Amino acid sequence: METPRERAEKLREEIRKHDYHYYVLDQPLISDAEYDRLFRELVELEQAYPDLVTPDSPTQRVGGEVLKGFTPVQHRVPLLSLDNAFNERELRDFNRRLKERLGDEAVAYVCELKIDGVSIALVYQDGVLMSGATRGDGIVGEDVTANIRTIKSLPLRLTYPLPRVEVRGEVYMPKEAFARLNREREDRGEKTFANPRNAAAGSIRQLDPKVTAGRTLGLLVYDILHLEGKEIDSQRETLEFLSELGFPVDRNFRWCASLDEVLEYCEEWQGRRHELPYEIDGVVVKLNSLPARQLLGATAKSPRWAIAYKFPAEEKET
Ligand SMILES: NC(=O)c1cnc(N)c2cc(Br)sc12
Repeated sequence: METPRERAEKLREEIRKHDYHYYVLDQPLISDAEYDRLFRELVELEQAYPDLVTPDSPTQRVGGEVLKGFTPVQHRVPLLSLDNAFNERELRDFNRRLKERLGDEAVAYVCELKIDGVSIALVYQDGVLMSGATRGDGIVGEDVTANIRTIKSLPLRLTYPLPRVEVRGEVYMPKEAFARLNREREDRGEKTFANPRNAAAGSIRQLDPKVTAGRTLGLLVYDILHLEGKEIDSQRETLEFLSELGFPVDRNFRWCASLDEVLEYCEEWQGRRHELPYEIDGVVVKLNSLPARQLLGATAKSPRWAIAYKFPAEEKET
């Protein structure tokens, strides 16, 4: 016979698995009714035995109190921004500069969609979420942990208890949720958001986590800022590992053997951006090899081993 603690742990594991399948893979394994029954059983068990509650329990996503302000957080690793390229010539210049510095070392890239959202840095200790902070000025951001916990695709516990890992991702508002939110605000005579990025920024900078919980936000993780307990050599490996850890990762990335393949990817997704449920404003082109990145380093503002190709602004529907 299971003890209440064993039952609670089993329910948490089960609910965590279903959250991953529903919110990250978009492939639910059970009906909403069956999920609600599991969730309700855990809530009732934790109410009956309050000392069973753990911070990573799925019942603990929406905090209680309303904050008075946001605590500043100093990032261990500065969150750099990216230089921009607006056309093929600027991408070719980037490629040439990089090859000149790396000599004849083979240069492969990984291209990833540039999500039009809000950058976030997440810290996990022994596999459990410790904090989430906005980019701020790149050195100091704002602690928005209580708000990002409400994002259902954000894991509160990773699949392995890594001693410490810090990752970077983008919080975004899906296009449909953005349109719905603005319709609701218009109906209430409230100011509407200009674009999904502003709506996402406004939603994670709420002082009341219940308001954030009421907004539909997504998360896509794309970089490891700090890692203990595992060696990784490339961006492709980074993205696969992030996915194994339970993070939502944009599967549209592509390893490119040459700049020509990078240009093909940029052209393809400039034409396909409307197919996506979230807004993108370009492509991030990254040197795949992590050791080679070390050789290149970064300027005060941005890495020498990556560049953002920005799509031309779309004509606004009149
Ligand atoms: N995949 C990526 O690296 C990525 C995606 N979306 C973004 N808005 C950004 C911003 C930086 Br800086 S990197 C990056």
